[in-house]
Amino acid sequence: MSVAIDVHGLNKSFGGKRVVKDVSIAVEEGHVTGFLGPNGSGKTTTMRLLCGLLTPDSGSGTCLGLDILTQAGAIKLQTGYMTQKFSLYEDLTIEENLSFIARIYGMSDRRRRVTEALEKLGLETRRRQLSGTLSGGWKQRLALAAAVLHEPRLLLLDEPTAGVDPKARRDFWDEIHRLAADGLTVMVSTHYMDEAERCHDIAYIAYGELIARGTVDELVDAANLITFRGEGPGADRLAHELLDKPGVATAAPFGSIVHVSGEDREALEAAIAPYRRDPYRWSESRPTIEDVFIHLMDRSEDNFQ
Ligand SMILES: Nc1ncnc2c1ncn2[C@@H]1O[C@H](COP(=O)(O)OP(=O)(O)OP(=O)(O)O)[C@@H](O)[C@H]1O
Repeated sequence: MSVAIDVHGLNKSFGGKRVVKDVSIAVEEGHVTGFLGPNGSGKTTTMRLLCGLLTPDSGSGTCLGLDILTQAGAIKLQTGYMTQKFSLYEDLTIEENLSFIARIYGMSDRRRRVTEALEKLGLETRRRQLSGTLSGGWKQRLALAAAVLHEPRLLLLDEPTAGVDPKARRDFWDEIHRLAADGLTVMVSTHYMDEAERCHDIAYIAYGELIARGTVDELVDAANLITFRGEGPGADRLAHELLDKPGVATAAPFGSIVHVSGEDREALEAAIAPYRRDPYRWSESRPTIEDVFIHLMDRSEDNFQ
């Protein structure tokens, strides 16, 4: 598989604050790469730097085989971008919005391509509905249709499914994977764990630094985290007490179960030892990607302070 993005040592500051620090990353063509990390950690800024939408203060690289410093204009033409906020005209219909976008791009054969996009994204039945009256899920579908109308090779999605119901999110992700299977490279920022699991690979960014990169399984393995699962009546209520114990990095209730994680097996065992009694049952389990991200977040916060 070929590389769609390959950049080295990217830095970016805003008003003296360094928000992207020495980021080097490669993204494969046709892959869906998820950007995760705490709020304000630089995910959006990094994604914008990678495709020339922002100019780095230093660093270099290529996107779609083009230089991000000198050929940013050409990259932009081949990039689709769905921003966090719905940014189409609310007082135009679905069809009018798409026709408008087609005009902006100076696309030939506009009517056919808009019709095709309406069919492909399942928007035909509502083509004459004013965009401002659509539900969150439909707005998001329209925003996706608009972002891919000009058939970009790279698609940037910035927290695309915030506030959208599970069915619409699943449909959206199915569509993203269909597009990727046709060769589109997708970069998506998200805070949702189930979405992280639907990406081919993950880039975890904290305080401007790329601190983990790989598939979900690779990230879970690399975290070297040990997780125990406690069950039994009231086990979830142990989370609070466990968090204060040495060796416990994270402790969180999941329904009536508690997940306790740490890097030091001995210390973790010692922390749960007092609770190895009725009515609790303990077993070791593979950490979830959420356990790993919370741990990474806590650790990078400590390093940052
Ligand atoms: N154009 C800008 N001018 C000044 N500061 C900016 C600009 N864009 C981003 N920032 C700042 O850079 C930092 C990183 O922002 P960015 O949007 O990249 O983070 P993020 O990880 O995508 O955040 P979130 O998860 O909250 O969307 C933040 O402190 C933000 O306020």
